Amino acid sequence: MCGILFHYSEGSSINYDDYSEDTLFKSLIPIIRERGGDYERSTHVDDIKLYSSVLSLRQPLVKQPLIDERFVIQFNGELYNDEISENMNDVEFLHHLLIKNEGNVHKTIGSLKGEFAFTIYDTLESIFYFGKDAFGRKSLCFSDDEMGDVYISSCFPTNKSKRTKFKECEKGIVYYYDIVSRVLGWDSFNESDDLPNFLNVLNDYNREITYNQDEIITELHEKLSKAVKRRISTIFPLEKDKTDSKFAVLFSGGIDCTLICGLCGELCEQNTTIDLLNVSFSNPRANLSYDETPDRMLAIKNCNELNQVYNKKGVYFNLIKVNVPYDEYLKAKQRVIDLIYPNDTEMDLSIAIAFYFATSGKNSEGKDSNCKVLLSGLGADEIFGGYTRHERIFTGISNQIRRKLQGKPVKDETIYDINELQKELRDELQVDIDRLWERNLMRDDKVISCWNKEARYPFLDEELNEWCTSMGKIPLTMKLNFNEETGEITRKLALRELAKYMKLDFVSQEAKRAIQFGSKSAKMDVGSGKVKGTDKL
Ligand SMILES: Nc1ncnc2c1ncn2[C@@H]1O[C@H](COP(=O)(O)OP(=O)(O)OP(=O)(O)O)[C@@H](O)[C@H]1O
Ligand SMILES: NC(=O)CC[C@H](N)C(=O)O
Repeated sequence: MCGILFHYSEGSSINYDDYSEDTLFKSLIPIIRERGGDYERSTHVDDIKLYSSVLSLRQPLVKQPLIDERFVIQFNGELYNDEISENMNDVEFLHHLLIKNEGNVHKTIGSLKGEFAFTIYDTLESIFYFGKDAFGRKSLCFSDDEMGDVYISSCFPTNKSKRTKFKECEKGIVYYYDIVSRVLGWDSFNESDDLPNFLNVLNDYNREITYNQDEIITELHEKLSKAVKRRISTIFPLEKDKTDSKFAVLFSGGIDCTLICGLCGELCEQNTTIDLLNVSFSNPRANLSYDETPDRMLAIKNCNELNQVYNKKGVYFNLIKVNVPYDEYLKAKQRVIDLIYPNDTEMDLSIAIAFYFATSGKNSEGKDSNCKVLLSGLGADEIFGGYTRHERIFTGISNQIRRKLQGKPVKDETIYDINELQKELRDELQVDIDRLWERNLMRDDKVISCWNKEARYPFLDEELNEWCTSMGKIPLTMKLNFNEETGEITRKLALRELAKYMKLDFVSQEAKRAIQFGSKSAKMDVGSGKVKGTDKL
């Protein structure tokens, strides 16, 4: 992961050497530094002060900020455009594209595929641009005091009075600041012809249509496999790993991350080892050993299962148990609270602290994982309908049908309209996709990146999502399936069928448990029994 820090202050070039005045900029440097590790640089161009830290994952190392006679670029993320060859750095690619497009930033950003945040200063036009990708997978925030003073940063300041002036950049928006007219503006991905449309979940429910499920699953396999391949074939860290593994998977043992592991198993060459990072907390209120938490038990079981299937091919899964004692949790708590701001609920903390420790890869038996790239199964529930609240849309009608079939009296006399319920499901999935950036991604990015590591999300691949969501190739009924004859409800049907197709039947029926409950990071403190997830920290 890389770190971005940018400060425009009108007239500051007259005195640009005087950093002592800019305490806010200086206070952010250590936080941004943690996101890099391979290179860092402070500099200034005109009235702009810049600091970049680079975690170099694509060789050759491109030093940031990248400065030519016209543009100044800061980039955090990974690009997967097919035109990027193996020996080309993706920041270099972005730079070439910008020149090819004669400085048209919208067109350039609109044609990028991948997960990223950026700042681009066009010295010729005196405009600087900033923003993040269509899903909002990276964190980036800004403050603008309307007095010709703009900060842009990967992380919020820790100073409480300063940080309230910052806000997170929204997903899929290109922000721009025109230095001459002093106007801050923005263009959304949905409104500009040069920027791609963001995902629109189709309401394709139609009783009359029968789908060829086998064909859909074969194609889903192909698309998800490509999404994984893009993310594991582009790992060329500057500093080679000290372990045997080139990358790791954040592993709960649940269906989403196990499918990703299975696809890695299919794609990787002989003699590949993949670290599976699993976190488990010693929760004083739960009284369980590390190996007894639900996620740990599932991880042990399904890591063994994966090895049974893929060892024959020479691919080995190496479970890294990250055990978190209560005192370690207490020591890290304030740091995590500071990092995740403006996310500030008990639930945010319990999820973020689990990702924080999982990413560390620290293992009490000395088998630490140092992999720089971590794959995550996040996004599958939002895209494929995996939450209880998705299921709840159909529980009324499901109970009616089940009771009728069992010959029991039906107390609920509501007349349900199945078309309306499907519409509700569509709307709920749309909301989930639209708010993933602010609920999860911007928070998790900050606690993962602070270890000089980078998370990649195969389920959020653009091509996969365009196919299964905007083009509606996975019908709603194969996301959350409601069987009108039996009343049975199946969440993420397409993924369960994919697991069977890949001969990973052991995971096809696995129930979902959110990370904070599976790893026991929720309600850690004595006396916190009544605390609600939505309570403010
Ligand atoms: N205990 C854990 N240790 C390490 N990583 C985890 C753990 N729990 C979840 N993750 C990672 O976070 C991702 C999202 O977790 P979340 O709880 O939202 O989803 P999930 O439905 O439980 O996913 P899955 O089916 O993969 O378990 C998982 O796919 C996995 O990559
Ligand atoms: N970690 C990053 O954001 C890296 C930027 C770029 N992909 C590189 O590898 O150089």
